[in-house]
Amino acid sequence: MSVPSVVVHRDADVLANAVAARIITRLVDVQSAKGSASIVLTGGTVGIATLAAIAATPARDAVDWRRLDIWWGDERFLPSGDKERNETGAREALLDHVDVNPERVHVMLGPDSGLTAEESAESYAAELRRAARPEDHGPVPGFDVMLLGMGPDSHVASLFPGMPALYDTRPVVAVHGAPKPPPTRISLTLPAIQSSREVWVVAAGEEKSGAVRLALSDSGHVQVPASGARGRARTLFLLDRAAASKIPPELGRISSP
Ligand SMILES: O=C1O[C@H](COP(=O)(O)O)[C@@H](O)[C@H](O)[C@H]1O
Repeated sequence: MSVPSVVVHRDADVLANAVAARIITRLVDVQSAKGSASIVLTGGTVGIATLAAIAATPARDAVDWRRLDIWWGDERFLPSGDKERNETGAREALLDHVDVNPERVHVMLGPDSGLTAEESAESYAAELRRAARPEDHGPVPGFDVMLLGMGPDSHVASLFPGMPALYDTRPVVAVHGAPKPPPTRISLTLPAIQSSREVWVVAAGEEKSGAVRLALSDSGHVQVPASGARGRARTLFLLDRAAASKIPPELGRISSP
């Protein structure tokens, strides 16, 4: 697993625009090298603001959206179209505005599918398994980039501190009793997150600063789930100044004045 690098931007707005630019560059680079690319989306404030920033820039047209597989790191177990679903946020902010291939948009199913949360998690795991290639050496594709928001409690995806999902070795699990509503969710687990080539944790705001400091330390993954958010080739913590305010100065690289 890779050692995290930290990049600090002036504020949440600059952060969202900078992450948007990074995503476009990464997808264009991967598509020119391999033909198609994959991305894992997140919900949350900076995650959705980043998608809106991609939609707002003409540079988005450099990406071949039809040759992109779109996955989610977690989903709130709510019916399709519910405003609180991460999928709904992503569609409104970006996916409805670009020419994606609907067959390559891999949503986590909600209760309106007739599945239980457990069955939905199993169905997503099966979809991941079908997409994995021999070179991935496991049941999950080596995603080109995984975007993860982080909560003030250091949760990533729907992996909340101390919850059983953090001990699970399956790639996708149902989460019950999440401390942040809604209580029922579907989430990739840490082994699935760690099979990603690149993991980018995005966070803004002073209330995230303690969690950021712990996520960059040797804290245990069960107490601090974000400390397990690491990519195989690269891990980035993309932060605004407020979220970076508690990390040792030598770790932070300011990239916007
Ligand atoms: O509930 C969730 O929260 C996190 C972080 O959200 P934020 O609003 O504090 O940025 C998000 O990453 C996750 O995907 C989502 O389901």
